Amino acid sequence: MESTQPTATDRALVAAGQRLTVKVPGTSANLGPGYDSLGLALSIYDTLTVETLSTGELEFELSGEGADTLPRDASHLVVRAIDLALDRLGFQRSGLRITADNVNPHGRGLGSSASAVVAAVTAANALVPAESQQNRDWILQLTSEMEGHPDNVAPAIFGGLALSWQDSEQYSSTHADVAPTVIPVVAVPDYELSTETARGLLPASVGHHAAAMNSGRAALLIHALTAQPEFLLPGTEDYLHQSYRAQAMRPSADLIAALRTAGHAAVVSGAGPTVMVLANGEGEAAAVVDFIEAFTSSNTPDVGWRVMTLAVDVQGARVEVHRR
Ligand SMILES: Nc1ncnc2c1ncn2[C@@H]1O[C@H](COP(=O)(O)OP(=O)(O)OP(=O)(O)O)[C@@H](O)[C@H]1O
Ligand SMILES: N[C@@H](CCO)C(=O)O
Repeated sequence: MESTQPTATDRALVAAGQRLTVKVPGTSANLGPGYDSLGLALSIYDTLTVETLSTGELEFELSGEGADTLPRDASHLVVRAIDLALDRLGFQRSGLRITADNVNPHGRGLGSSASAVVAAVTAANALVPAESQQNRDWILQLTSEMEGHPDNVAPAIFGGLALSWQDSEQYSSTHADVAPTVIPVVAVPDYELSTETARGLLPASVGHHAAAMNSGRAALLIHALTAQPEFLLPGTEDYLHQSYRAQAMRPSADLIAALRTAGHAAVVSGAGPTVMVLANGEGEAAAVVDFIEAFTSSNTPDVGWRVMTLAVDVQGARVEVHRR
């Protein structure tokens, strides 16, 4: 049977001499009970500039997070994602100059890998002729396939609070407006935990009671985030993942327990180990920062923490095309 797939030689070359920049927000997934489905875009941004070269070379200018550790060849996550996206679009590249300035810390639960693939696929889509470009739902599909779940990539693409779901291999997402008083405060520890390791700690199944409790809290959380933030503390209670992963991030788990006992809606951000508090108003956000500083200096003296009061990003990934 003849294949209808384009072969490498059928694919058109992406035009050389183009340059564009994608700015992409970091994200916090799960938000407590929204495991693999809820995610929030945060005002912490990575910037990726891609220039197409006529020679086949790959050039890298990396700064910020990962500059000392990331590969500078075709195995770089951004190049792999660009190549896959171009392949799906029926194109191939020649050379690329990649300039990445990464602010989002890696392996901490703020969706750095999702931001990287969203920036890369968004860039690839913008490099092909307008008639071949796809919409953001296509970007959601491809980047969810790459990540294995949609909860980080969806808010990175669309901004705001993303509610995502999966039907077989098809990923979908919609988004909701977060109440303006909600302020995310994050405490980023100086130790890493890979998503792969954290997923390996989860049980293959949970009981009916835990599933029922979790679905009630996930429903409450949407109402708390969008309309009644006074319910954020009960709404962020999780029964599916945080307790199983606590052993791999004990300082973060202890901080979350102390914050929740004090009445603050603290959760593990993504697969951890960053702690995020969804504060209701500037007064609570300031109190949370003071609480974290006091608690960590007394209880986790061996761990360095970076505490940031952020905002919800409502725009998602944006592209700037540099005209010549
Ligand atoms: N901007 C980037 N460019 C290239 N590779 C990246 C980039 N950001 C992350 N990565 C790769 O992804 C890894 C981190 O992915 P991982 O899924 O473990 O954590 P995370 O995405 O930061 O957190 P989480 O998924 O829990 O929110 C890094 O160690 C690095 O290999
Ligand atoms: N839902 C994912 C988010 C991190 O990528 C997890 O908790 O494993």
